[in-house]
Amino acid sequence: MANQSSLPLYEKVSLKNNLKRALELVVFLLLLSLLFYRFSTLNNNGIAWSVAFLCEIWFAFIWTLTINIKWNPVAYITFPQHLSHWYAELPPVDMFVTTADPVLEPPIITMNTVLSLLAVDYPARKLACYVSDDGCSPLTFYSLVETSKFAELWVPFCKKFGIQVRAPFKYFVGEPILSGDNSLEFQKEWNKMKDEYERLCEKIERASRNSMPLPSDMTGDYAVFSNVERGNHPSIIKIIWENKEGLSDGVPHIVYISREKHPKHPHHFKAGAMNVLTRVSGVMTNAPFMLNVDCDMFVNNPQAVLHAMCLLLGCKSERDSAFIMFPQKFHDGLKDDPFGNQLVVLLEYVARGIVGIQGPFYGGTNCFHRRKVIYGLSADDIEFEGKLASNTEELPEKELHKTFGSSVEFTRSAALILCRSKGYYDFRCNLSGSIEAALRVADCGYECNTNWGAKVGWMYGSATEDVLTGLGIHSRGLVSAYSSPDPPAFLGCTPPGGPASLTQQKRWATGLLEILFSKMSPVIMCIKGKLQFRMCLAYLWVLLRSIRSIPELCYAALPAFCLITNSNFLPQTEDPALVIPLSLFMVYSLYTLSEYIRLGLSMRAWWNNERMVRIQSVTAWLFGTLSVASKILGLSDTVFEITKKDSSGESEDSDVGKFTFDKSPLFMPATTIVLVHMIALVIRFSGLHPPKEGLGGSGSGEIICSIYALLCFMPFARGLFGEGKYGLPSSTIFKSAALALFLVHLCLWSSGV
Ligand SMILES: O=c1ccn([C@@H]2O[C@H](COP(=O)(O)OP(=O)(O)O[C@H]3O[C@H](CO)[C@@H](O)[C@H](O)[C@H]3O)[C@@H](O)[C@H]2O)c(=O)[nH]1
Ligand SMILES: [Mn+2]
Repeated sequence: MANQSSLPLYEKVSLKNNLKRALELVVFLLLLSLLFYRFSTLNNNGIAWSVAFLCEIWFAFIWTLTINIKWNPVAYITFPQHLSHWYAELPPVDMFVTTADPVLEPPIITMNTVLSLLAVDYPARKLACYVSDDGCSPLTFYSLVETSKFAELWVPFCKKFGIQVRAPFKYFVGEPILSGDNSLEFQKEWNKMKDEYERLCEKIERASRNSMPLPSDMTGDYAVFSNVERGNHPSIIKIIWENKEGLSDGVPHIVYISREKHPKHPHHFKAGAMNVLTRVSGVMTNAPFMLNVDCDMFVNNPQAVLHAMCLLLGCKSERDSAFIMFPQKFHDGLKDDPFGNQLVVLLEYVARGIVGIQGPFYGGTNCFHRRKVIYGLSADDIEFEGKLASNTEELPEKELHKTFGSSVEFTRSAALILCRSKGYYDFRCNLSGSIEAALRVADCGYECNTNWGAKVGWMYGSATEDVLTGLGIHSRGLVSAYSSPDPPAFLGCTPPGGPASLTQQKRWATGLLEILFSKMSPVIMCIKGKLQFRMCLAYLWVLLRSIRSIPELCYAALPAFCLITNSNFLPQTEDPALVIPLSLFMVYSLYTLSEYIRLGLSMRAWWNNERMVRIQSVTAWLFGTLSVASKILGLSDTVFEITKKDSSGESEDSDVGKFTFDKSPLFMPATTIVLVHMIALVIRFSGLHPPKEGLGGSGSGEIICSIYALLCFMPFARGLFGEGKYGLPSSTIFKSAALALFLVHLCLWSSGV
């Protein structure tokens, strides 16, 4: 026993790789030489040369930030098997699921997430599951009620047979596998469970088809849902299941929450929902740790909570594990990542690099938070914790109300969290006593004149509330930790390709840029707050991602401009300096390709991702930049558009992976680029371009770059000729063509033809 407790719960290992670092430096040196060369020849060259110079300054700056991020990647290895000694003292965890729309987020997906949470390997009496429904949908409520009944069978089944995947939809895709001697009994129960699960699916499906779930007269528990409008209704909180006896192997508490909404009150999208979850759980169970997942992120590794505990309990100081992030991985990714949305390489090299600085960013889901950190605790407070704890009951009440709002029950619960250090825990088997208090803290007016959204809880003011909230925590001098066990702890749906994926990217672009211009900008936080300098650079790398769309767009247009005006932005073929951009391109491509190969990914996946970065830049990220600009000018406000989740499972469609389009203006810039390049190549090869004057004319370098650009934007070139949703709408084509002709004309005019 004594030995047991001395076994480490985790280990932090460096993943640095010298070859990789060397390549990064080579790219950097090549960029510098290119800049130097451009600068020294600026006077002998035309406008294209200067534009290229400006863009390359930006790229070199971003590359410096990239090197900073990737310099010392780190992994945390966790040992849940060493926790057995702690078993009796494991702290409680409140688990949150957010859903917002029963159509875009089919309830069966959310219910699978809930089931996977209820069945984790952790004492059930220490867990409570809260589902926030921003759609205020009786269908979601109904689904949750039915799910809780199924959970009574599912949870014991999973625990008894040590089932690996505890989201039934995923589990029942496979055949029953069990090693052991009770296989006959297992087979029987497996069949029964499968039938029960199918029945649950049927019920939910039937209810969603009827649009009005049972009971049809909306009485009883459903009465509160009659005549509710999604954006205008009082709070609804229902205790769906209570673990009354406090059983360790039973089903944890389940609570349904639909916070009050009023058209006059801003509801702050997901951040607002998270704050209500925090308060409601605060008055109900008040666990010191909170796990939050998006509705489509199921627990894929039943030991997920234990892995998190290794870091939360194992770190010497609470300061070093303010929150624990698990990576966002996906279960339904297409082969070779045609839409570049699986983020595998990003997670492996960029995320792990950031882990080595001040800990991972908060990614909005798959994260365990320390409740006291969410309540605004800083690194200093933790150092002084001893002092704080000694005068537990003496936190000034007035101060508490100003910070946390006027609920006595809530401020009391918050004081407990802020003052008690490790080991505090109080199991509540009866939640109904706290319903009144819970309803109050879910009111939309509750946060008026408090610190919620500004200093406490999830931060308001960005469509990527996650990054902003994490930034706030890092700015208080705290460090976060990362766990990436095998099998992955959580899995979710990848966004579908085409329009939906761009909408999501646009939201991210918008949200991230909003942070850059907010009061919490990392630059300010680095100077005034406790954000580490290298962490500030890491945040800048992400937050500047949207602005990069502008140099990207210019760079993509340059070869076409040069072909049309017969000028050059690359050194001439006979100029030895051509070797600089050439080797830069080669080394950079080899470097990025090697990242894919090392992870066992294909060359195709590499190409798809490289191409998608170009496409996303001039579509989603460009529009994100524009929408922030218009917000700053006061023309519009930004919103959180929910991503559609697909419940159909792996699609058999042979066209998956093919681009789809709609009438969205998002598709215009890329279509225009394709058209401009096509026209430019025609002009060049038919000799319609102006004769070259004094300065060098366009050469094979520009031609190759133009063809390369067309290859990157090939999905759009195909879209010009595609049918139905696989084709660009004719209105988009017309508008883009008009714009392209105008631009070509402008180029010719500028060169005096
Ligand atoms: O008003 C809202 C809007 C959204 N959500 C929930 O927020 C989650 C994320 O929404 P989704 O449409 O899936 O967005 P994604 O782009 O997939 O989410 C990523 O990016 C978000 C920030 O932009 C983070 O909050 C997420 O955790 C992260 O997974 C879902 O559970 C929604 O139900 C709400 O609860 N209320
Ligand atoms: Mn999502």
